[in-house]
Amino acid sequence: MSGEAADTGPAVRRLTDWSAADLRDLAAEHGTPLYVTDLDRVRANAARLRSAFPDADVRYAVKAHTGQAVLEAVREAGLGAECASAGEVVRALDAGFEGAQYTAVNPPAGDLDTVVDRWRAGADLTVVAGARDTLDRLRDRGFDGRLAIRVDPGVGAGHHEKVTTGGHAKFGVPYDRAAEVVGDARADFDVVGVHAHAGSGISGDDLSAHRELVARMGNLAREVGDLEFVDVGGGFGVPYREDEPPLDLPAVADATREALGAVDARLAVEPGRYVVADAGVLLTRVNTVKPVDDAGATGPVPVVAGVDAGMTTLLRPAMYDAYHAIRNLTDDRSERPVTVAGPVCETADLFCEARPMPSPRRDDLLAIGNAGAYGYEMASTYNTRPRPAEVVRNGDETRLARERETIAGVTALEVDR
Ligand SMILES: Cc1ncc(COP(=O)(O)O)c(C=O)c1O
Ligand SMILES: N[C@@H](CCCC[NH3+])C(=O)O
Repeated sequence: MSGEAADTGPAVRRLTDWSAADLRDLAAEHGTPLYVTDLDRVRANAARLRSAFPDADVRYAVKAHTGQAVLEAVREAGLGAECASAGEVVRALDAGFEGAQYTAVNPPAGDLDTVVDRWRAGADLTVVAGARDTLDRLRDRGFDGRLAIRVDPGVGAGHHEKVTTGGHAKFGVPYDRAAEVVGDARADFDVVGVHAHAGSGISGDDLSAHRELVARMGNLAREVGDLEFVDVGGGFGVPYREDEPPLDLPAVADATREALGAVDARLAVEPGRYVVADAGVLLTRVNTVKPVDDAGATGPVPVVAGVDAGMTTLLRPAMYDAYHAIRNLTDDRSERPVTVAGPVCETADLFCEARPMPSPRRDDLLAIGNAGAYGYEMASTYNTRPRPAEVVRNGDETRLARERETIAGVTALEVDR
């Protein structure tokens, strides 16, 4: 990181802050659906985290957006890398991180093999294990390096039950047994930390679960002693609704430090969404407009606007009923209730239902906000629908970062063809 004070930018970037003319140009040049990622905003978000947590290790949760340009920007901004798979570890090392944290959840054998190989080759890797079983498998591979124990803190949080991890037996060793597991692991590994994660999308309105988790981890760290770090996870939320206030990050940081108490170890946090969510938009074009048969309606007739992006492009609305702001970039027209629907043959393939917005017409361009986190990453090829392209903006420059997938690309792995 450079010695100059980094630009931390405003606490929130709304969909209306993006230039409609720029986005229209990008869609005309690259087609739709198209992800647009702004590296300046990634840097500003990273800088805001650094300034709120000046004494902590801030490790970017790579899963939120794994693009090489994003990883390089995050590294240059002074954040570390937290990885959920061997593939993410490889991406992080390729992007120039000297080391990374691998948070192993029921790790497939191939993941452990790759991570241990990279460690043997000199990468500065820390493995976070959430089961005694994982420790056995690491021993079998001759790993005796840096290790942290993931703990189920017994409290969870998040924007949806499907992203609440704390309190779920899938993740970590039970809190009551954590000290014993740390003690046993010390015989064979360099135990450097303890780790817990409550869930994703923690709101500033209720930090009680976050505080409770941090307090428990502080107690654990004091009990086991001799640690380098106490990692209290990520999960910092961003405002998805237009009128939702941004998270008061300094207040979250204060609450975190206060709940942790005095520990002889560094605090670590691992945010993903906060770094990239509002740095990305998804552009999609309207291809079909049809009225909803609503004979009883007194106001403007609601319509369905069919678009070329779908749940295969941005899964969050279908999977979590997640709200994303949507803006018609083409024109100002009077409003009516609009259901924005994708091309996939699933009823869940909707971006919103009966939301008031300017009356759409065929070929209108829509922008979907906060698409930078868990957007491209969760895209699929269901319905043999190729994944979208992505461009990144860096200052005034824009370049293609991910090519649009083709049908031939989707079928290429099929051996019978
Ligand atoms: C272990 C772990 N760390 C960090 C994160 C990042 O979460 P978020 O993107 O909400 O900050 C996740 C995802 O929920 C996670 O599972
Ligand atoms: N994919 C989730 C968050 C990450 C969960 C990972 N533990 C979302 O889009 O909200």
